Amino acid sequence: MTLVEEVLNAKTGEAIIRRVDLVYAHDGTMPLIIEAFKKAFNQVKANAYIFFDHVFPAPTVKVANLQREIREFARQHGIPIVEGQGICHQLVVEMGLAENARVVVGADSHTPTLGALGVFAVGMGATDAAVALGLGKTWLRVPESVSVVFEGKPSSYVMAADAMLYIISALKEYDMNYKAMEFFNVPFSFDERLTLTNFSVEANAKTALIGDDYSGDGYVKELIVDLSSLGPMVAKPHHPSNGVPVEEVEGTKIDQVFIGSCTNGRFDHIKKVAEILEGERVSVRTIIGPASVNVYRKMVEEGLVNVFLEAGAVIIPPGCGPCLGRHMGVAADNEVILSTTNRNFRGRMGSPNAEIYLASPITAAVSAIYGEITSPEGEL
Ligand SMILES: CC(C)[C@H](C(=O)O)[C@@H](O)C(=O)O
Ligand code: SF4
Repeated sequence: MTLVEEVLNAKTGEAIIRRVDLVYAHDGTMPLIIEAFKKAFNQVKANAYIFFDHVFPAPTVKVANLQREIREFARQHGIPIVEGQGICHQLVVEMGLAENARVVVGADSHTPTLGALGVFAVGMGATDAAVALGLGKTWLRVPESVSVVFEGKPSSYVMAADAMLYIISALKEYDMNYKAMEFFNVPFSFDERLTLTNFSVEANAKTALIGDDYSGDGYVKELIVDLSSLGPMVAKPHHPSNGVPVEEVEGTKIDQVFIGSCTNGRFDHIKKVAEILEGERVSVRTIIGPASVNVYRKMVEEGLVNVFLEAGAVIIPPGCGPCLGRHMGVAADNEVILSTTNRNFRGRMGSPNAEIYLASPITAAVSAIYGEITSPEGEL
């Protein structure tokens, strides 16, 4: 039995209707949900939360007006809004909103992040999210599952992001559409487990889960990943599946480094970065984006803020930051960006003429010091 079958209590391929334990959306997707919702419903039946994280605080009048409309809708329907406290996927975890949940619908593609908690979490578009809000239920076809089984211990400079950049490139030719990714024998910390499930979306996974015991029964594919032989990975422009060993792109000059996002903006990630930047200076624009206020608070408490200020990095308020290319670090024409986010599509972080490379927080931090993509091997 796959983990998905266990959580949903149904067989692969079955069409089911399930109660949704939580529906959440953010400032980026809520306006369209409101439009869809109003066409069919007048009452919210789901346990719902809204987060302002994507473009917050509002940088333009247009965005400010949209946020005002969302506030009005939320007030009318008694939906709590969490503004500027961090990225939705991180806050759902920290606030315990998915505790004991089985099915969560998020109006954001990276909702499967919550799979690290054992929840069947799926991202849905505005119409499906509106239906989940109005009915408190959703329908699903139970997806097939692909297993990823880890072996060996990763070296100190290999992070969950490296494992995922490898896995996504290994599955490049494989059709993951509407399939779940299930991880076993995971040697990473809690913060890093969320990186795995988060990044699974870039392999086109429907959702992701992490399990303890691997039976191997019922999977359509099995991928074995030997972490002891894995080195740091970098995804070249313009797709996360363009992962190569860092050596292949070493020496590429960069203009900006961004360390943060729902992929790699948690405390474990930021702490690793601070360990590298302590007593050093960055030689390119370096932006640090904590995933939540809690992460930020811990950075203050443990003296990391000081490390970053001394190193010449810029700390931005908790949220998506430049990940989406809307504010706080937009890429200029022909710039090269090294980012710990999950997407490097053309134009993703600003100019369509910019080039985005993806890497782990450790690789990004070391590269920020040298101003070019640098392998962390031997630097730690
Ligand atoms: C803006 C939002 C719809 C989008 C998503 O769903 O993933 C964003 O969070 C992203 O990472 O591209
Ligand atoms: S941090 Fe980036 S990937 Fe994550 S929800 Fe925000 S925009 Fe999407």
